Amino acid sequence: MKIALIQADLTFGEPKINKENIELKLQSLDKDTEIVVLPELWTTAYDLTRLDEIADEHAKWYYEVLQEWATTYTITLVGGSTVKKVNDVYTNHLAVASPTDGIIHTYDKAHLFRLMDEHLYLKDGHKESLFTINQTKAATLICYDIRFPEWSRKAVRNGAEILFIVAEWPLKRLDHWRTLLIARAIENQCFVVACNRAGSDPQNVFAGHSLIIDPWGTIVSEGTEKEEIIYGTIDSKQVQEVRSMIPIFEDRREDIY
Ligand SMILES: O=C(O)CCC(=O)C(=O)O
Repeated sequence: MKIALIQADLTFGEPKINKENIELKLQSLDKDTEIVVLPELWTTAYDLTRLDEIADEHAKWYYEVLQEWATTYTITLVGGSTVKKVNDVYTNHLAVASPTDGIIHTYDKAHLFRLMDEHLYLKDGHKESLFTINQTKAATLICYDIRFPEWSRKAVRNGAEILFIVAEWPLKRLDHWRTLLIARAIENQCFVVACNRAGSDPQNVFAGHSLIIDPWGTIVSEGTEKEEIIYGTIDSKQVQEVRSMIPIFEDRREDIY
């Protein structure tokens, strides 16, 4: 599976400008790209104080844009996230669009990040996030979710072999970002495919450094801090190879945890 991570710089509170920017990147994709991942809140960025004006009613616009892109560019799109509004309740909402089957998966961020005030504006999600992509089981996580190893372990115990992560992770904690992602790959013996944003907003400079990591914990591809597209190719057979080399799922001690 050839994957592209669109590590976009985002314009604060401007969904239409962000759409145009991402569209330009999609037009320049390598033609054999199968899966594309976008950053967290690529629509509005972290402009949470203006949600009554800029949030997306039932995520209607976001779904339309993702479906149009998935069909036009013949890609499965792990569509970053947007703020979805339903009856004055807002969620950090992710969707995956397929080139043939429309929206095939949705997920609401489970762990809201209080350092960026998410808990004041958004409602947390409760549902697990499993779906199937190119015959492989996968799960989606949003940014702060990666600090909770129980959450990714649960998805992996339920079959996920790829963890897709979308993020707006600040530069000042870049070392946490890299270490946590590599740890999630090693401890779960799964692929980690993580797309962060580049650039800055009024509060933060963001880290970029989007990553594709294999089930051994080896980095397949890594971005710089700048806006760019990062490519990597993965083969889900590697999950079973690593799991047979070190059988941690056989050696777990459910009886003492
Ligand atoms: O956990 C962190 O350090 C960053 C999390 C974050 O930026 C987010 O969840 O949006």
